[in-house]
Amino acid sequence: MTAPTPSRRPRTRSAGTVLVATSGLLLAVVAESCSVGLVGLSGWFIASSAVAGATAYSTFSYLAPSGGVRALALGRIASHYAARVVLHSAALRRISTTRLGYYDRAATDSSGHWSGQSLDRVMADADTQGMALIQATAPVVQAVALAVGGCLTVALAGYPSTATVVAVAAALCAAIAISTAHHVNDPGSSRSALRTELAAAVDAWPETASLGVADHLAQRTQELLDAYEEQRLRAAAATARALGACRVLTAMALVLTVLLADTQGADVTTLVFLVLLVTGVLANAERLVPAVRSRVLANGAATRLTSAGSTADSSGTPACRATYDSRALTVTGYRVPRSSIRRRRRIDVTVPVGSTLFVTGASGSGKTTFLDALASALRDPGGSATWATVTNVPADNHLFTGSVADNIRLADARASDEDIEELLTAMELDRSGLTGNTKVGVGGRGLSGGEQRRLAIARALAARPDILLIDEPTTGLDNGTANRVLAAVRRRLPHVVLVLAVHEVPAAAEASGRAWSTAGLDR
Ligand SMILES: Nc1ncnc2c1ncn2[C@@H]1O[C@H](COP(=O)(O)OP(=O)(O)OP(=O)(O)O)[C@@H](O)[C@H]1O
Repeated sequence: MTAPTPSRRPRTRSAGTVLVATSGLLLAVVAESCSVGLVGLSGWFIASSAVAGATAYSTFSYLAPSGGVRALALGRIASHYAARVVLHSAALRRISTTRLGYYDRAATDSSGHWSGQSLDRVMADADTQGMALIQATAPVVQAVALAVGGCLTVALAGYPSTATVVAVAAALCAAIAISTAHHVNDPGSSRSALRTELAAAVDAWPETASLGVADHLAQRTQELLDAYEEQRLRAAAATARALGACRVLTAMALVLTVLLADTQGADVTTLVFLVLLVTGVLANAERLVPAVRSRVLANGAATRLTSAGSTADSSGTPACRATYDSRALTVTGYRVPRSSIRRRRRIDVTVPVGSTLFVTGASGSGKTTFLDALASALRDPGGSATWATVTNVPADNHLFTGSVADNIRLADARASDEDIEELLTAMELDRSGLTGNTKVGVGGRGLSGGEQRRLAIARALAARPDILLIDEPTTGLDNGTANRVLAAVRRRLPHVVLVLAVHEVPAAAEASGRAWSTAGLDR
């Protein structure tokens, strides 16, 4: 086995996605420009109409401005709708490309760095990163385009000092928004940490109650909830403060706009136009506050995505070389460092097909680590065992909600009801009344420890592997049942290479007459 190398981050952008995203952003700018233009022009139009109506002989033509208002209104609706469709399509394309890239990577990664939890996290991060186009990039592009466009319009209309006021106010809004970045905390990760703590507290309840520390645990859980709530409120208060400051700036900019325009002798219709235009431009600048939050969250998600499944997540499984042909499994160069309970040694062992290797040793001697290293080496895409089916049954029983049959069919989707009954009989689960229809709760709840263990082994048998590794196969079983279960495994898979991590070789193995060997990890 070679040490796992960090695989490249899957491609998340293609030329097509970038093109769609850019068109969406352009449409968003057009939509927002139409909105602000509509507000400004219709304000000016209404004011002009009012002034014209109050004048006895007016030459004011309603045609051009009313046409302009209608054109802007229609343009706003159309570009708004188109921007939504195109931006969502670009975001979804990006999310699905990222998700599929990581699914592919997890499916082909033999390093064992992926778990259901890490995949969940990657999927949520892909969503956060993809939606940043709509929640972070679009508001920033709109705010900048509107600030530039608005200031130019005001300056060209003959009010350069008002344009300067708007530019300064927009820049200050941006600075306020950026200053909130350090208050942003990732609600996803703190929520999931809290959820894990709560689930652990619920699971540990009977034990803590019997220890008499249930009140203490309840208090600790309440403190965690309070801290989470406080953190959430602090972030919400920072956002509210920033928005409040932006609104104060907008109000001040409007007052200055009126004063400056008045000093330059602007008539009432121009004043209305300027005020509404400035309001529209600065309302867009305010949207930078939530946009900065989304950007910070997206950056955090992108950083996590970069290291997802790489050696940074590595459990540091030591390396070995494993080869397998139709005659034997050979393990070479597995090194075990010295510790108080084991001596320093190197494992080189050959296990013929149909034979069993017992990896023995006291708790902490390194049995699980050896099985993980072996499974990883066997699955190494560059190795010689890629054609073989390798099943590793860890000591934790990873059972899923549903029925006993559902769990077995994960290994063999075509297993018939009869096949399932046979497996249950071989594992002596029928004796405890289990059938294919027996319900299995979350993580195997509803079944005893020994039943869970045997169901996990039954599922491994259903996969009909060439090499079967089982960590602590007999946990939770009495000696008689343990011996019969191990004998049944061998009967059902006579040619499998079995590697079993156990504290001691079971007496029945010696009496079985079958070929077996040991790799002892004790001192
Ligand atoms: N080859 C190795 N190189 C470095 N560290 C190792 C190696 N083998 C085991 N260890 C370390 O020794 C410790 C115990 O290992 P492991 O969990 O594999 O023991 P175990 O025999 O399966 O224990 P238990 O029976 O209690 O489950 C772990 O911290 C592991 O990282």
